[in-house]
Amino acid sequence: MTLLDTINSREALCALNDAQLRQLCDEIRQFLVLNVARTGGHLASNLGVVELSVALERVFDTSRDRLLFDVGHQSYVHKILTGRRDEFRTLRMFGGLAGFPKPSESVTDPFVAGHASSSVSTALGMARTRTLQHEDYHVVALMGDGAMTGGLAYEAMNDAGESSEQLIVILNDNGMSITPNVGGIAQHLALIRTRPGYYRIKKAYRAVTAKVPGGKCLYRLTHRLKEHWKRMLFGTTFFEEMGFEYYGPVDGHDLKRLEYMLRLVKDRRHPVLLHVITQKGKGYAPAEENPDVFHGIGHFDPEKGMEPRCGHLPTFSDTFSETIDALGAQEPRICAITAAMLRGTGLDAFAAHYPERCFDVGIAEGHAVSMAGGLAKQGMIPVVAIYSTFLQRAYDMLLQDVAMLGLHVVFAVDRAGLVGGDGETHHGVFDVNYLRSVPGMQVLCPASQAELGQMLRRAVLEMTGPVAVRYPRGCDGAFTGIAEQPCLREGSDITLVTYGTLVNEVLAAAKLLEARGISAEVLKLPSIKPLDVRTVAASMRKTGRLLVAEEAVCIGCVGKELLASLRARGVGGPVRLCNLGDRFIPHGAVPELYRLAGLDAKSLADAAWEVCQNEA
Ligand SMILES: Cc1ncc(C[n+]2csc(CCOP(=O)(O)OP(=O)(O)O)c2C)c(N)n1
Ligand SMILES: CC(=O)[C@@H](O)[C@H](O)COP(=O)(O)O
Ligand SMILES: [Mg+2]
Repeated sequence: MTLLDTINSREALCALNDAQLRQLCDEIRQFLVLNVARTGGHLASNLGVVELSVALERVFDTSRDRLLFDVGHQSYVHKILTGRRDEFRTLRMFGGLAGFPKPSESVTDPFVAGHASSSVSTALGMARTRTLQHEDYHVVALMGDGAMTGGLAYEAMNDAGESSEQLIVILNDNGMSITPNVGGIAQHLALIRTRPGYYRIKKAYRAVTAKVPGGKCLYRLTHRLKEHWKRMLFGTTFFEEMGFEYYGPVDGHDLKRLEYMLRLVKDRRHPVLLHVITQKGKGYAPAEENPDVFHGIGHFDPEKGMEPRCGHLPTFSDTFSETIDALGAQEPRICAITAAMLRGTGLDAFAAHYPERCFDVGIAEGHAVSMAGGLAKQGMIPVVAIYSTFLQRAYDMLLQDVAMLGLHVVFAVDRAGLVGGDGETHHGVFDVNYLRSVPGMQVLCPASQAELGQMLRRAVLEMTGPVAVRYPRGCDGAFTGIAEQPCLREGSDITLVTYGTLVNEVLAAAKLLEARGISAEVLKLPSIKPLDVRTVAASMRKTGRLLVAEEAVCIGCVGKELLASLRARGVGGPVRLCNLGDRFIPHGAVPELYRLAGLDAKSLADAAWEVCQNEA
């Protein structure tokens, strides 16, 4: 039995002495490594916040106080300490523990999270509610230095700093986003880190005034003067200029000091920012050495600290990486842009070869897209590589700063479709709707990596105006070729229409239908805007029945547009639209989620079979 096994309440955690707390932190680190090695997940960030999370749970009552994790990928220790330790076996699995905060799991998770830079906004909303309702709980936002590169954080701090609300922002500064943090704020933080005298002068002053008779009074009277000296000597931090009281920097692995500081800021009656310095990956050598690799990782060997190499098939992102790298050599006007996802998108190769043409803008998707507009207007060819889910942040910029001028910007929309373990905050299931709603946008949907390479080259070198190429997380399915024509399989009883890698399920469904005596024609659309309605209409005139399968929410889906266009052309007959409906899809392995949504081969075959029971 470990010490960790005995911590079943906040009272038990609060009763531990210093030595026991050190032991507990070691055990939590071992627990994290062993469990994430089995399930995969976000390891390095969690290893970095072990002491910080323990201190937070001791100083605050997270069942009553509101603790908001920014992004939320670093909430594992909080989950372990708030009654969910045993569920880590099921981390990120279908029906299991979520990898991000989830109010439905625990009262100690006050909000969902997954996208960066929103915690201070949410925290301020809660703090204002507390004031309006005359309550007295604490509100704490825990935000990383990477999340601090997102514009939303500044909007919130601008408002919060002036609000005079009691609000605590903890800045967990490890110098890292997924890769090393970028930009002016990263430099500002680095500067503060090298000037710890800033906090020391305050502490020394407090100690001296505490010793003299009437010291408390002296402290209060001379506080302003001291602040003035401090500013003269050390300058001010950005946070103070925004209206926050700044505390720090404090060593985030010194549990005693952390607790002391947390208790100090807990008593403040206005917005405060506590600057905590941590090491990403702390305590596990492979993660300390390669925090970016262990940021989000699949299952790995905890002894060797490596992911199994065998079975690592090339992914769509790998193909994007190779293709854009090769295009960079061919066309000097190509610029690549990432919003803090250099490795995930595969732009690292391009960045290594053409550093002057590759821009990591931080977690700033809106800025990335508007900047691409500027680049395109002045004659460059920007390729903006952003995950589908994060591009949601830049919808207005797509409209105003790219499409309205018809600018040639290529959007490499990675992680389109269901992504698996990250779950509802990360599935790329809205872009079919939002991209197609942008006037002038062309949307290509490769179904294999070979098609991705070909389409990307065409989008960059031959097409004009805004073009999105959307492709999924992971590898090819059975379909690996390049379709010269939309019709992949001829049939006479029903037309099955799809696009992207869902074609693999649809082709398998056609086979199942064949075994049941139904002849299905399979059409794969290379583009979902513009739509090739004529080909679908011709096929449906032949078969008389239609099923459209897509990995997208139902509002704004391709099936609905096809249906309307077919009806307008006078093409009728029984139709079934198979999609994700009007809901959020949970976390789990993609095949399980396909089954949940009725998009696996068997469910599709069943649906098509039902349609075929109707008269054409
Ligand atoms: C809007 C948005 N863009 C991109 C991401 C992908 N992302 C997740 S964590 C992360 C880095 C966050 O860095 P930081 O906040 O410093 O936390 P750390 O991992 O260092 O603990 C990024 C870029 C995201 N979650 N949300
Ligand atoms: C927390 C977060 O938003 C990212 O770390 C994300 O989980 C990365 O996803 P991939 O593993 O698909 O790159
Ligand atoms: Mg960080």
